[in-house]
Amino acid sequence: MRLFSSVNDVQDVDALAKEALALKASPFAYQQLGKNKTICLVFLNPSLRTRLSTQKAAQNLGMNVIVLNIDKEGWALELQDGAVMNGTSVEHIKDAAAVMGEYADIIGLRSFPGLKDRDEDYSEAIFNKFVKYCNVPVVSLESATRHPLQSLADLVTIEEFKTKLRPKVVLTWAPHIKALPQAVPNSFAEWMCKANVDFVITHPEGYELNRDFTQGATITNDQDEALIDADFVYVKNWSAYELYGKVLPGNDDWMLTLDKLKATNNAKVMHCLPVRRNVELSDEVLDSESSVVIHEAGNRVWAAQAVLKQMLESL
Ligand SMILES: NCCC[C@H](NC(=O)CCC(=O)O)C(=O)O
Ligand SMILES: NC(=O)OP(=O)(O)O
Repeated sequence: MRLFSSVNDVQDVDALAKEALALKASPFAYQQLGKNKTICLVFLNPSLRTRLSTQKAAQNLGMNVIVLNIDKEGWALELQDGAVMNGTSVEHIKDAAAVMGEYADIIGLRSFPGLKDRDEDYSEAIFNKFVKYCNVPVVSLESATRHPLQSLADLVTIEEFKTKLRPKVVLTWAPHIKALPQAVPNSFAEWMCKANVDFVITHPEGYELNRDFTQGATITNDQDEALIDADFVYVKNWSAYELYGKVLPGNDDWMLTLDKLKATNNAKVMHCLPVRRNVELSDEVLDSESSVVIHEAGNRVWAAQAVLKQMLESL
């Protein structure tokens, strides 16, 4: 694998999830594979889980790891081709990416959307420029429109907790105080549409996701109905796609509570984290037996390790 930016870069999704679980059982089985290889993790935005789990995954495979918070510690990047750089930007992304490729065998990149210009965000301009110029395999650490390492960890978590061959998985919108990207729900939807699950998305009117990511999902504005007999409830806020990047008024009653969970089939509750407690999800749910969010975050290591292993094997 030379690129991991979406589910479409994966040949066999089930096999990759199984690989992650095998690595969870034997974390150090491939310590020689990454020996003398370097991964450079480049962040344009904050991170806790992605940074630490990918670093740990790489170290489990014997790799050296360099982390660069380029937004804070690098030169101000110019993103426009042909720019006359007589303003505040100091280094063009094409030069920065090419140089980092000289130091790394694999690069990981986090680049959030601006949430101002939909076409620009959905063209993945920053991520794709990086891929084009760095000349080494690239793994997405969450781009403008997708978060595939998160989605793989989510799939692995569902595999571990499911009690039937084809569980019902519900993605529910949750309230938030600010505009968040669609990357996590887009990506989760795209992966679930390829998995052996009964997949339902529920959100208030106006929060429809880009249809490219939701082919095959059942979509409803009725949260109560969606939750009936759910085996997994995946909670996430996102800003509007149509009225791009907007937070629409109302909908505070979409926060998941223990009372709403009563309609489910004793569902496990998932969230990618970080979570705004008592805004997106109540304390009573997060601190209950139903919540698997910490276990899910733990699985980020095995998801990253499975992807890095396949990348190392293709070097
Ligand atoms: N990487 C996991 C999620 C990252 C991001 N959340 C955030 O930016 C939360 C910010 C806040 O709560 O202020 C998102 O939803 O895409
Ligand atoms: N879930 C997730 O990606 O967390 P971080 O943003 O902390 O990496």
